[in-house]
Amino acid sequence: MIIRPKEGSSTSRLSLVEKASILTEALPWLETYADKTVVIKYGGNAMVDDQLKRAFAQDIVFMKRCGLHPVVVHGGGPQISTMLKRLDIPSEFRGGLRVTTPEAMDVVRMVLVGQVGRELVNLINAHSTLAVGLSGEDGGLFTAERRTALVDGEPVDLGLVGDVTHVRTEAIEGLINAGRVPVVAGIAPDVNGVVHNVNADSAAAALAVALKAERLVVLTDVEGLYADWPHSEDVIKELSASQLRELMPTLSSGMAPKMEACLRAVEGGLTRATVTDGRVPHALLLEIFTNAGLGTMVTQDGLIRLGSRVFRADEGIPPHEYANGAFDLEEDESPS
Ligand SMILES: Nc1ncnc2c1ncn2[C@@H]1O[C@H](COP(=O)(O)OP(=O)(O)O)[C@@H](O)[C@H]1O
Ligand SMILES: CC(=O)N[C@@H](CCC(=O)OP(=O)(O)O)C(=O)O
Repeated sequence: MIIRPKEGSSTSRLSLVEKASILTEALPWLETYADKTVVIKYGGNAMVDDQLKRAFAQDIVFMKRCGLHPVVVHGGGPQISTMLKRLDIPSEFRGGLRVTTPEAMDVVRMVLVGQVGRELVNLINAHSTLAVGLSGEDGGLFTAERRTALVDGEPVDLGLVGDVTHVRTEAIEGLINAGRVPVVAGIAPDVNGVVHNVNADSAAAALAVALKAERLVVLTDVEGLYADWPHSEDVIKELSASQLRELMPTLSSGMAPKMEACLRAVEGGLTRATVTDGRVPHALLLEIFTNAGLGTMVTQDGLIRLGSRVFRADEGIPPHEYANGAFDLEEDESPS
């Protein structure tokens, strides 16, 4: 029996050579990321479409089956806002962070752990039983400290909003070693056990640093960091840590915690962190396994970037990297 793709399906439109070249393009990345941990922040705004969510789950399973260790940290801001509205509980954001009363905190925990996290775990497990959901409360994963937001240069109290100050990686490492995909909700107790609402970007960065992850990829509902938002949609393709540090005070709303998280990740030892468009189907696979990158990449200071690869400026580029065909020095390849 011969099984062929249906006429008009996306795979049937590609020639055999194109299909093969897509697979071979992934080869250097498979080698680069073998046995490496990649932390993926999946934003609530990128979760609005069921088909996209299923594609995301597929990408996670694909990564796992390719020998990477994906760790998902999910948001759920819009889902929390919907539930707060339904329950008639007022809520506002200051400096990109939700002012969280004890009453709102109960809802944040219920929605992130009981709703958004469950849905992602089920979507991933529809492919194979791999995902396990947990929050910063499980296995002592996160310890938080209350934080403020800077609004017009002034610190503003946000109630039960925290920042992760300590990560116990054992629970996550145990799951990775057991072949599982941890799906983490960013809520965390302080040293007295009082649960705090932690922005998911910032939780993802803290976890990526503690796990010494290879990459942090933040999936959201815009193409990346726009240079002159909201007046234009010109994406900043690449920023060094010091360039981003300068830009930070000018950033507003949702992008402020996202870029703060990228900065924290690269200052904490990751070579790069990327904010990319979760509305593009399979954005994660494109980001990890192809040379064509989307979004905004933040790199550590002192790195050279070629195509999707980064090298320490003081060490130079290893000669075999020219030979493996992953990039061409003559061409200005778009960053990933
Ligand atoms: N400079 C900027 N570039 C792109 N988006 C920006 C910028 N400044 C603010 N934003 C806003 O940030 C939003 C993304 O943050 P957020 O809504 O918290 O997403 P998520 O749920 O993915 O965490 C965008 O939809 C956009 O409205
Ligand atoms: C303190 C704070 O703002 N917490 C966020 C937590 C969820 C989150 O970060 O969700 P997204 O990634 O979808 O924005 C909130 O309450 O909305």
